Amino acid sequence: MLDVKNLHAYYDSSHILHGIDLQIRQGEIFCLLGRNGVGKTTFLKSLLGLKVRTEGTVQFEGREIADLDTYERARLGIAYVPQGREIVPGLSVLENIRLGCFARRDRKVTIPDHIWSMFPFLREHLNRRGTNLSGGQQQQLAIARALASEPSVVLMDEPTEGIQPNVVQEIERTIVRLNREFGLTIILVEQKVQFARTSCHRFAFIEKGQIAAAGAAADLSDALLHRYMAV
Ligand SMILES: Nc1ncnc2c1ncn2[C@@H]1O[C@H](COP(=O)(O)OP(=O)(O)OP(=O)(O)O)[C@@H](O)[C@H]1O
Repeated sequence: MLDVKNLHAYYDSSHILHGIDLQIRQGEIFCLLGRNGVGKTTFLKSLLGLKVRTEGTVQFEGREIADLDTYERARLGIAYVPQGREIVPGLSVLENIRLGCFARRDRKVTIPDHIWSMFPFLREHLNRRGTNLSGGQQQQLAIARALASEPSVVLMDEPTEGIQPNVVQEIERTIVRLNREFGLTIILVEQKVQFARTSCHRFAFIEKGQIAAAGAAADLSDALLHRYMAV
């Protein structure tokens, strides 16, 4: 589905990613792991064409997208749940979800029904300001906004970071459900090792802007975690 070859990424003169090669398969949860500051978010932003200069090739469903604008990539079916959620202040729950609709390929502003069945709480609070929700509810909103574009792949950056422990499992179950029930491909930047182990199909560790190790979920050993995450 996504085929990344020799990807380099830069913020001005800072060279952050150094030749990443990675293939993401349709229908999988692919987990990106690594210590703080190694370039995981930058990798996601490179796939989105967001605020980072890149070299190399990024093919999505057979089409080269590295030169496309972010909105064009969104319309092809790539959605983003950013770190920190980035709920738009001043907009209601409904308006925040509708923002996702603008990235739809068919341009319809209809919110898909499965969003309401996944997130009944949001349906009951459509007119509340998004930023007045709790952290966990905002995370549901950020996921709902991404789903509103009817994407084929969703990039999620530490979706349970900063969320109350009792809500973390609910968000984790939602992510797994989106993949197992709805067949959504998910690229997940994750620091919670246990969730990475139980949810992902394949993984890669990034270290100093390069892929240091990669494999199937069963290969996610304590030795690798110790080496590349110091747990
Ligand atoms: N907008 C920016 N301008 C300049 N440097 C940046 C910018 N964003 C990130 N960086 C730098 O790029 C490097 C990689 O950052 P990135 O956020 O991709 O890492 P990460 O692995 O996602 O870390 P974290 O787990 O802390 O989110 C870091 O050294 C960071 O300071």
